[in-house]
Amino acid sequence: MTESAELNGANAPFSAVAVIGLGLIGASLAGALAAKMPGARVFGVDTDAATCAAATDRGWCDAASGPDDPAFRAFIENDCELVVIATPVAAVDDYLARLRDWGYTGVVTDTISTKGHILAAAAELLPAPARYVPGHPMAGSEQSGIAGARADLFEGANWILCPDESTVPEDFQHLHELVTGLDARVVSLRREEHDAAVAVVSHVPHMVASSLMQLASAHADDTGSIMRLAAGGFKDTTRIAAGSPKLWCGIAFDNACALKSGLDEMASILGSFAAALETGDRETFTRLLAEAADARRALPAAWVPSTEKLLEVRIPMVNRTGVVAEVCTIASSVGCNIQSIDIDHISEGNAVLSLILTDEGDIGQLSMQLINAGFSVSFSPLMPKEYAHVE
Ligand SMILES: NC(=O)c1ccc[n+]([C@@H]2O[C@H](COP(=O)([O-])OP(=O)(O)OC[C@H]3O[C@@H](n4cnc5c(N)ncnc54)[C@H](O)[C@@H]3O)[C@@H](O)[C@H]2O)c1
Ligand SMILES: O=C(O)C(=O)C[C@]1(C(=O)O)C=C[C@H](O)C=C1
Repeated sequence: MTESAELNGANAPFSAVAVIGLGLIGASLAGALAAKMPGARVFGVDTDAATCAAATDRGWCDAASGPDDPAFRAFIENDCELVVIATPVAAVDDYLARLRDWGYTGVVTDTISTKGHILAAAAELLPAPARYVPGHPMAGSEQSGIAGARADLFEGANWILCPDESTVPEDFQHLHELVTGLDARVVSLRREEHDAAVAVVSHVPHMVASSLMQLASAHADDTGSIMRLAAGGFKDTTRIAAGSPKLWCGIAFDNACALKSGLDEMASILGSFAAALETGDRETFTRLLAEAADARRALPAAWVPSTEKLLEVRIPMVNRTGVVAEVCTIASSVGCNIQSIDIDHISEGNAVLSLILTDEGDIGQLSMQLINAGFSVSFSPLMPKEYAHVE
């Protein structure tokens, strides 16, 4: 099946999905599932009744209710194959405890921007903690609630998944199919590295955008005339400052340590500009600007799926746990994009992991790192047509 083809009920990776929290991210996910995997039944949960009504009116959820509605419990107990927690971090414990009380042992993932709290809570509360695979779509906006949600929000976005050695390979495979089926790409990351990484590319930038607005506001007179001078540069660098203060306070405090050290580093970088100005050091000043300009120009543009040159990698999984997590994390670290994952169960206790890679990343590094990690690996080119017939 081709990547953009609709996944109907028969071949959607999960046939019944509970999306908890129908705000910007949860409702966008429900909308994307309705559009691209129409056979998957989606039950939405939100504390706001109007939001639940909007989600069903739009056809994004088959049903939606508050958390105490018996229909939610019945869905979890009888039907649900995947729970996605898309609430602010503060609501996590309540839902994990419900899943424990209702004996839910299916797959769980989340969209939460930080992993500090949820990792500990999932390990403590879930009846089947190995089936929790942390997730984080690196897409969003400054808007909040279902009003800002869009069914195409995740197209072309990177979606972090953090498997570990206890992750069931098939669970990861199904989540990978779900994410790629929404036209996003999976980036695997070690869960303990998640919060430090997103502090640098998401949380510090948010605080910098807020600081720029603080600076401009401090210089605005009652008529706000300075704000009328703000052009593209100011608007580009401050868009996210309009995000929900409550949501971002929750994010910041769940990632306080990494955020604090990122802000300290940021202050020191600003200090370098100030020091160079003070001492008349044009050389240093220009070097700082030039390094930043080079890095900005090298930032990857929006990802467009490529199926021109595909490569199959086959890795025997015999007597080894955590293969999927290890292999996918290595692939992500060298920029390789895994288009699809298959697990060939050759005989009992004997399986081969088959990955289809697009033509991105450093295949030489991938090969070397996999071999260094003790895997025996074989690579073979695959024609797109051939792949289109692999189901
Ligand atoms: N905003 C972004 O750009 C972005 C991007 C990626 C991930 N995230 C993460 O995804 C999660 C959701 O963010 P969002 O932007 O959709 O927030 P949001 O404020 O738009 O939506 C949150 C939704 O959760 C509901 N909610 C709050 N408490 C609840 C509870 N106890 N039970 C059920 N529903 C509850 C709210 O009514 C609202 O509809 C957050 O953890 C956030 O960190 C956000
Ligand atoms: O507003 C956007 O464009 C976003 O991508 C939102 C954004 C980000 O800025 O990093 C915000 C929080 C996340 O957890 C992920 C994405």
